[in-house]
Amino acid sequence: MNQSKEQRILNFVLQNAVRGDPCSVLDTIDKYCSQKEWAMNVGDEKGLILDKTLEEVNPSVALELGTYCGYSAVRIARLLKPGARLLTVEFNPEFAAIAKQMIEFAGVQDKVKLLEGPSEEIIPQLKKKYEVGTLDFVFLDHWKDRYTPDTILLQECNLLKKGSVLLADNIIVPGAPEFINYIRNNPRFQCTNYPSHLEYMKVVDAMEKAVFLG
Ligand SMILES: Oc1cc(-c2ccc(F)cc2)cc2nccnc12
Ligand SMILES: [Mg+2]
Repeated sequence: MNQSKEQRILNFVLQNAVRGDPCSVLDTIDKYCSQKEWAMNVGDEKGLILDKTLEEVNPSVALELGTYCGYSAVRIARLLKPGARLLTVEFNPEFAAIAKQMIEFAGVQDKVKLLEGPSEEIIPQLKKKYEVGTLDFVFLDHWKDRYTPDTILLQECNLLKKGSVLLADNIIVPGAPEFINYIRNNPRFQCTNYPSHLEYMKVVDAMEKAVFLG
């Protein structure tokens, strides 16, 4: 049975990156996906916006929606302070299996908890089952039509506190117009747009930061 693209990406990392070195894992994925096969990792350019936002927020508890191969989970985890943790949610079991191996190879598994299943089921479990109080940072990088309902669900579950920061990928491509309309017209969020480019392409994309005002 022939390999998936995601398995090829993982194999390239296992053969070319340095075990336990998150930066080498990120560079190796970026090299493969820019030179051999495009894949929907946040990538190195938008990754810098993610890095800067994380350095501003310095979260104790972070949530990622949309793990994929684990690129942004490694990217986030490498910047977390001691004792801080990332919960990352992936709906697709094949992607989750790849991401688990990627996270372990990078050596950040002690900071990352990978949760397999639909975000709408997992978010309501975060407080009781995963002992989350509130979330300092949320990276939205899953299906664009889930951005708004999941943002509403995070509020309904009292997972956001004054100052919680949401960062959403793909505002332009594939686009999240309904989310932008919701979040920019919501007085409980202070929004900032960060123009960038689609990972590994010259196509324009953007990220949106939304700070919860409480
Ligand atoms: O960063 C991304 C890019 C794309 C994507 C796919 C196909 C294209 F042609 C262009 C862009 C899809 C994504 N889905 C979920 C999370 N992130 C995504
Ligand atoms: Mg994305």
